[in-house]
Amino acid sequence: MTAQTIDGKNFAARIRGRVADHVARLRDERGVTPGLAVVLVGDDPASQVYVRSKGKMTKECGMESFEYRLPETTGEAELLALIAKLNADGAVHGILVQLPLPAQIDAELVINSIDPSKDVDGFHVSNVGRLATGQRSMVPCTPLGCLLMLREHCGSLSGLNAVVLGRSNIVGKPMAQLLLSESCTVTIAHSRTRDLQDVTRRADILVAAVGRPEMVTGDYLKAGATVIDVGINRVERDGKNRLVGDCHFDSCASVAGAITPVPGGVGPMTIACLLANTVTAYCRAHDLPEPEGLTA
Ligand SMILES: Nc1nc2c(c(=O)[nH]1)N[C@@H](CN(C=O)c1ccc(C(=O)N[C@@H](CCC(=O)O)C(=O)O)cc1)CN2
Ligand SMILES: [Mg+2]
Repeated sequence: MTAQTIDGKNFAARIRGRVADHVARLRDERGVTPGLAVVLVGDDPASQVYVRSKGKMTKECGMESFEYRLPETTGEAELLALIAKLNADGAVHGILVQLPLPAQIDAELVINSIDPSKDVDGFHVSNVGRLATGQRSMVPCTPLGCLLMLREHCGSLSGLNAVVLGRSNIVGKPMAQLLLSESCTVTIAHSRTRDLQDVTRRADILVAAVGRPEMVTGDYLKAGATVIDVGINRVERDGKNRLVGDCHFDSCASVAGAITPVPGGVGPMTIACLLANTVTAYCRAHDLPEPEGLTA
């Protein structure tokens, strides 16, 4: 079998198109424009690329982009003061603090200081609790992107066996909650899971988010499984820097029914879903109908 490649780049472009349509309607019918504030502390090179890309795509979708770049030495109090200002700003409907933060800053404290209704990352403890209890919440962008791809590819997910490999707060745990709310039978596996291949081989859907380059090979898969590779690992191969996922693409593609590539799979969906969440946050704040097909 050779798996179908799920094209995240193309899918993300379509999501951004739907966001742009919704933003245009808000402008034409109501004369309003949603705004997204992105805060970057320090000079992590990858974070700089992601933040630049977020700003560019926000504007391309017709929304207002507010960018705050603070030095590596920024103190917690200064960052909290900025968040308080953005929470109170009526032109800002989404707030995102790019992670990771420098070591002197307590990331949990900062995230929990964001107004939950503007928390477009869905990392605030109130949104985490709401997701876990099936209440309307802001949903973290990467798992939301995975869910939208799975819905498009598989149709109904009800009754499928889903294995989430990885238990991070940003991907693994919310992904498991989302799959559970689609009525999947969900297993969370991780680095301590025994007989891991026996577990993953039962999966109709495997979401790999462990951060270990090419750990998942074809031997881990049931024939025909749908594989979502969340890993973004920078490795050196033959003297060149390359980006690889948590799945070994070629061996997985020879067993799976469908698989997302790295790059060009889940990654682009993360930013597309951030833009979708910003429009959703605007609509909820103003009691307007939410954009269709862009939420969990
Ligand atoms: N506050 C947040 N911080 C971080 C998040 C997040 O969702 N919220 N996620 C990641 C970084 N991230 C967005 O912030 C992100 C990562 C990767 C991509 C992406 O498009 N990747 C490309 C490859 C890009 C490359 O060559 O480096 C791909 O996979 O095709 C977008 C966004 C951590 N921090
Ligand atoms: Mg820290």
